[in-house]
Amino acid sequence: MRASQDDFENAMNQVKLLKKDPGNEVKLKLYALYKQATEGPCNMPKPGVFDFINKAKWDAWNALGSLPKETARQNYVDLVSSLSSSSESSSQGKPGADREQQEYENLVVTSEDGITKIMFNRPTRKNAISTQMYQEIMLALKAASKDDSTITVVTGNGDYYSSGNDLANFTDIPPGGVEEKAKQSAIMLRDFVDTFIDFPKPLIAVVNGPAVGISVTTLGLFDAVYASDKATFHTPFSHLGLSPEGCASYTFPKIMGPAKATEMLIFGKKLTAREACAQGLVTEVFPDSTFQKEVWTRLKAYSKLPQNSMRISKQVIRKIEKEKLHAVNAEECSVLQKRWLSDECMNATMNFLSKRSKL
Ligand SMILES: CCCCCCCCCC/C=C/CC(=O)SCCNC(=O)CCNC(=O)[C@H](O)C(C)(C)COP(=O)(O)OP(=O)(O)OC[C@H]1O[C@@H](n2cnc3c(N)ncnc32)[C@H](O)[C@@H]1OP(=O)(O)O
Repeated sequence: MRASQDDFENAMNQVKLLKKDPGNEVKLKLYALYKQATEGPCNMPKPGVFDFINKAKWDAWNALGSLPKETARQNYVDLVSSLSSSSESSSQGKPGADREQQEYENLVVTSEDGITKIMFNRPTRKNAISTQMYQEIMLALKAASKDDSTITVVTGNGDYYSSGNDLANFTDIPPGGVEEKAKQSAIMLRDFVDTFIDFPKPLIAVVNGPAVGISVTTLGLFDAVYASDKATFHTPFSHLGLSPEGCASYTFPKIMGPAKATEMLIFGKKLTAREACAQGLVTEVFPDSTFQKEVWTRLKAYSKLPQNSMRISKQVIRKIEKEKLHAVNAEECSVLQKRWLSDECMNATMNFLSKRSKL
């Protein structure tokens, strides 16, 4: 049976009630089907290459070619119905740790043996951090800060720890325009980094593979960093027309001295795990073949240490720096808000997204 106009309008209302953001790809598909169903084939002029968001929308609509309006309407209704049922089934979680796992689309969070493990889980994108993933990491850290585990571990699924900020975050421009997006992103980034600064328990990074950008800078806010010898540490900010975040403008010179920090943060020098360990950014390096076994054996032993003592010791060690770190974070985000709008940054992002350049 063909979808009626009523079915179509119901589906449009259902989209607004979805519990989970369906992601940019699906949103583009919905947009395209909606336009095709209401206006027919795309007859608008193609937007310019710098107009990322409108170009993506135009591409999606144009790709539907001469699909009949009725079929587009039916496809729209079917797509919304599949999204509604998957969002319902994912909200009917089981109690306890299982439910916690189902709440995240881009993370796997587990709690066992006094350890809460937050694992980045977008291995096909090298664990690049999407806007939704920033929110999920904040939620997972806030939950871990209150749960009964003694230590919290952050790691990556697959061959990468994380390739840093998902460069597609630059394309999801809201109706307020790119300046509004930069403003919102600066607020989000500040909250994100504040969550690490304020984290009350021992926070440990298990760096299973290469780390890029924000996944490296935030390491300066962890209490211990264990790395596989396959890991590398890369902050290519100048290559991307960016500047440091994650408090690295303060923590890196403090950890490794200004000269070595300059090589990383300004010249984008990539460090091996052993080099990062020699500079003090990494606590210890393990051969990749025994990495998981050795690290988890050690972490299980640490997790049995008295919880309050560890928490209080962290507080004593970090207290004197906290105010400074919040001020540094605020300043870095305000500088970045302007950087994101620069030609240098826009060109570098566009080059990556159009597959002309890699790091
Ligand atoms: C208007 C303002 C908006 C601002 C919004 C920002 C908000 C917060 C900002 C916080 C700031 C953070 C700074 C940073 O983190 S800078 C670092 C950014 N990261 C990168 O530049 C890495 C880019 N990726 C690469 O260079 C390479 O992918 C790689 C990591 C070296 C791996 O190369 P390899 O050949 O092994 O693998 P592929 O390239 O084939 O990767 C597989 C697929 O994954 C996609 N991918 C990987 N990393 C990213 C990424 N960071 N962003 C988006 N997509 C990524 C890659 O494109 C492949 O996709 P495909 O299969 O579709 O081709």
